[in-house]
Amino acid sequence: MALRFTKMHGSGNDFAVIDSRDAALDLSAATIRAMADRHTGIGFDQLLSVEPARDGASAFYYGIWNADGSPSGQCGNGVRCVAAWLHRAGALALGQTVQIQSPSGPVAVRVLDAQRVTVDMGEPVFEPARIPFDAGQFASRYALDVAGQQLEIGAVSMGNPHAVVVVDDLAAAALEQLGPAITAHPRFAAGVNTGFVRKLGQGHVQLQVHERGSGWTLACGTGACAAMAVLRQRSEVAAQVQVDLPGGSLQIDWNGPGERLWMTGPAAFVFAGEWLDS
Ligand SMILES: N[C@@H](CCC[C@H](N)C(=O)O)C(=O)O
Repeated sequence: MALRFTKMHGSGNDFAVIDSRDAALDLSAATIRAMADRHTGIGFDQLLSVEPARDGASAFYYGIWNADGSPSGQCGNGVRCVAAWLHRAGALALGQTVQIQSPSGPVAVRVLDAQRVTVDMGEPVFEPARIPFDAGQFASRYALDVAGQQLEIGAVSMGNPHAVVVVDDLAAAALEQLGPAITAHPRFAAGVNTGFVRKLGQGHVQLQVHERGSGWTLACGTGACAAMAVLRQRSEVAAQVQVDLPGGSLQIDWNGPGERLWMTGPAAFVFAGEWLDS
């Protein structure tokens, strides 16, 4: 079987995008892991499919799978790439706002120019049971016992689960271990994407994310949204924040609880190819 794909990235978070507009994509987790391998496969953090919408209201549906073959409900950098891919395919005009459907529900996308996309990511969800996070009721800060120490975290869903930890030093050696330990913490029944955020000012933060199913990434779009949601909910940042990740910067706009959150950032094409399943 030959499967055509387009390699893309958003701030270094990389993807293989598969045109599945004729039928839903159905690949085994083992095949996705083989495709994701950076030595013997295509190499990517996530696989994305572009499929017919399933809700009767959206223009398209996109599927998301991590490098370990596990599915996810949302991917911020991925949705920008899907929108840019649709624009290149002639299915989405510049400046046009279109609703597309993710596994966790619809989002609205607008391609600003050939390389920049803005997305209405919806309202952040803080209710622990909906993250899911074993915490009883909502709090701005939770104590989490991890690797022999007690950490203060924020928790939120952006269609996928996120833990956010405020740190002074993103280069601290301890983060290397803490990332995977929080991601696999038993209080997050479905696992969690873990963001370490350093505040540089009211409108500027630095972020590093250890992703569920893909490990450390150069960027995580929903991670940037989650960092904004947690910090703004605590009134610690302004309504517009620049989030610097190792692979690039994203702009996140959120007025606060009850409002929708917007993410703006790049989407880049790298190459196209065929996966030859042997
Ligand atoms: N890279 C993504 C998030 C991808 C999914 C995540 N690893 C999960 O399992 O929820 C982004 O840009 O948001």
